[in-house]
Amino acid sequence: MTKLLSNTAADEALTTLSGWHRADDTIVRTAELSSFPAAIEVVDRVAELAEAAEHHPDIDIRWRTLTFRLSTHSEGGLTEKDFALARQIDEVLASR
Ligand SMILES: C[C@H](O)[C@H](O)[C@H]1CNC2=NC(N)=NC(=O)C2=N1
Repeated sequence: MTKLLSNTAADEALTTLSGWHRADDTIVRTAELSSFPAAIEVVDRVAELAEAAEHHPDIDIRWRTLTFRLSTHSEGGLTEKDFALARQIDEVLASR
């Protein structure tokens, strides 16, 4: 079981990520890719990572701009699982 992070712990964890901000009980990152196919490749890679982690982001696709939103639905807020997947999403985006 993954426990909810305190406000302070979530703020600290956020400093280890690139380009994420907190919005309500979620963390959000937007990224613009070079093209629509490039954005879909990122979504495909993130889908693999999400399946492996059994933890799934909400993903908004608008042409070549992606918005990822993470929270742990079962806990009703942010847990280490969200930050672990956010770190992996950062790695995928940094490799482009
Ligand atoms: C059984 C399975 O692990 C759960 O339903 C997972 C699936 N993916 C999930 N993803 C997210 N973001 N939050 C969850 O609570 C969640 N629960």
